[in-house]
Amino acid sequence: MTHRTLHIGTRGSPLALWQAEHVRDLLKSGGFSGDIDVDVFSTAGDRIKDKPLREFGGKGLFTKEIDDALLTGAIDLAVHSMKDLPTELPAGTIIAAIPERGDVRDAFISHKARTLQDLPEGALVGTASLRRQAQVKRIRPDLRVETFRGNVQTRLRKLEEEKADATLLAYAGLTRLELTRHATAVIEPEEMLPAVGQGALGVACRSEDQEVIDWLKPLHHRPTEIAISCERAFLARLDGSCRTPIAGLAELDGDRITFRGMILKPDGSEWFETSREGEHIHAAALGTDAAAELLERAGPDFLVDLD
Ligand SMILES: NCc1[nH]cc(CCC(=O)O)c1CC(=O)O
Repeated sequence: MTHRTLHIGTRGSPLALWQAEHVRDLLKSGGFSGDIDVDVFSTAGDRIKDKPLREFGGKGLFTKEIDDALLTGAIDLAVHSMKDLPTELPAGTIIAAIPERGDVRDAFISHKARTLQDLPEGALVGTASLRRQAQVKRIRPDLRVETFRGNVQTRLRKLEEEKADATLLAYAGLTRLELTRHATAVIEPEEMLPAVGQGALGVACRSEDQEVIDWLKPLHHRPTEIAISCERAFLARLDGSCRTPIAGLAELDGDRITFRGMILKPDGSEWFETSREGEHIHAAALGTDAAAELLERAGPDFLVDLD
């Protein structure tokens, strides 16, 4: 029916490529019969290798080049990890599909201990995520944390090279890369709350590209969208920069949604958490309301003081 060739833009990491190819395969099984190309982009975030990314402060450090290509028409679709996506999307683009979410949990990976609790006193945990650093310190204040960057494979290699005693990675990423054998333990959300959007993908396209929007419809998973809308409303209300440890998870059970959200000091010495339960139609309002409560309880300086 269509002879249009679709171009999917993605970053070049093995995980990003897997995700783009996954969306390509979903489009094909959804009935798209034209050609689909996967085009790889290097983003500013990919080029900065030696410094903690938060020093650059910019939201969308991993998405700008791809957003621009989408807007100029060089590509038609962009596949993002939902958790890396800023709450405000570039004008002229929309997330037209959110496929079914994968595992939301973090994995604990270590050659020295079987769980976070089992790590010897003072052990070093390497992770680039402020959220994971803060929660590690919350659970085990004696542990040391250090920034650990690079893609999933790089981090596993750094662990082999004993650059740290343990690391944490999203179980969804390990699953996609067929690396779950490296997971020493899976951490339940009750113990370590995942990042907003963890395990979910967002497929972006131009807002006016109705043809692509229609092709994306079969990929969309409404229950995932509802959970994500709650979590991202929470994030948006907190207006958190990437300097702020924020965690949040919404889960759907029929028409009911339950949400848990948390903000922490980077050193894990202080945190505020709350939960909400309600009808799925109120998903976004529950997230916003939970954030407002945390901001109120934490006080105006809690988030700004983190810089
Ligand atoms: N920030 C990097 C990133 N973005 C998405 C994933 C994995 C997949 C996901 O969490 O959705 C990862 C790697 C990780 O956190 O271990």
